[in-house]
Amino acid sequence: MKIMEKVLKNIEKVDESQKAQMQEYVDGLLKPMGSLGVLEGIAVQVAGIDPELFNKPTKKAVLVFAGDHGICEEGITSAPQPVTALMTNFIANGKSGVGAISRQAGADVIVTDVGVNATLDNPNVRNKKVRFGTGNMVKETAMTREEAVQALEIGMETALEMIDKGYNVLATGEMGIGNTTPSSAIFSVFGNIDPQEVTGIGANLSSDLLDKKSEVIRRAIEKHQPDPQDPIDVLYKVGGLEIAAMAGAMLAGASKKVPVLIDGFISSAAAAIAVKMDPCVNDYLICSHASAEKGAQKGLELIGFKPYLYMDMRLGEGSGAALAFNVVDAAISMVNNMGTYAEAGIDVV
Ligand SMILES: Cc1cc2ncn([C@H]3O[C@H](COP(=O)(O)O)[C@@H](O)[C@H]3O)c2cc1C
Ligand SMILES: O=C(O)c1cccnc1
Repeated sequence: MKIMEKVLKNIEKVDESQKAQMQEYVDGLLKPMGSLGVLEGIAVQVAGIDPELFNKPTKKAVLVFAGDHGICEEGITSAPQPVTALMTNFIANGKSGVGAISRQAGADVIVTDVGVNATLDNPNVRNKKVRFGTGNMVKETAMTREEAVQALEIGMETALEMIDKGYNVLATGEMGIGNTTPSSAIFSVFGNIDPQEVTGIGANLSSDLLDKKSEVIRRAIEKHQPDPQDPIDVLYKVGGLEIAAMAGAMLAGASKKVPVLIDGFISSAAAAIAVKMDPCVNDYLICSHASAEKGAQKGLELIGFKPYLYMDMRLGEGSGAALAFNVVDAAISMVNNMGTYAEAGIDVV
């Protein structure tokens, strides 16, 4: 609990005066005002987070958290549960989607087991297992409140350690067969909307099982009555261990004034938890892409985000966030490498 208290205490609002200064500078760059669109907005956001980011190279990492889900026994996934362990090893060994995209973006991938239902004997996987998978949320809470706090703190510790090591732009990613189900549950609770509105096929669930998937979520919510005013209540009753850890990493990033890129649907559910725990976190999060998962757009709207990249991606793992590292680097390069109207001796167009 100590880490969480400290992290929450250190989260401050971003610096609006730095943002205003950067907006003015960007408007004076040699281009029609506003013509670099979203890049300009990202530069302004980054300036509000930490203007120092323009003065040194970015050091980027995707923090991938892995965990299993008891809800899989209801038959609402296409892949069997052991794929979590298998894929966690593949991600840690650099052989996954997020690995390929991170390599291109010059980012490292740090893999942490917070709840895989197997013992992973892999030196590339950090072992921080809270328990061997969550409970089946239609029968019991996914975890205890204490376990949710523990997983949140593991995410915080991981992010803090990486920031200490010099990483200054982070992203969250995950691996956990079944984790689109708790993600939909989280959005359904926060949005007070029927699960069906935010439930999709995940990793290619056959569409004739979609109704079953939303029904399972409906039953879990009815049974546990998560309190939307208490994000940890939502997290422990219908969430996931890797979702908790990602939320923790986002909170810790904000506490250290480090931007954190949100990936797809599952990362967004973690962002919802983080933002509900402290709304100031919102300004430290950069929403990377619009996942093709049903409910992704709606989920982001619920927490006030608009995605930048439309790539029809729906892999998770942190893959979309890794791709968006390039966008953040481009925004910084725009500020550092473009000439200005003042230099050219002409008026702003
Ligand atoms: C081979 C494979 C690799 C993956 N990498 C990410 N996911 C993605 O799919 C899972 C969520 O979908 P659902 O809730 O339908 O199980 C998560 O592990 C997510 O990261 C994968 C899924 C599979 C099958
Ligand atoms: O958007 C995602 O992160 C996603 C969507 C479906 C399955 N796995 C991940």
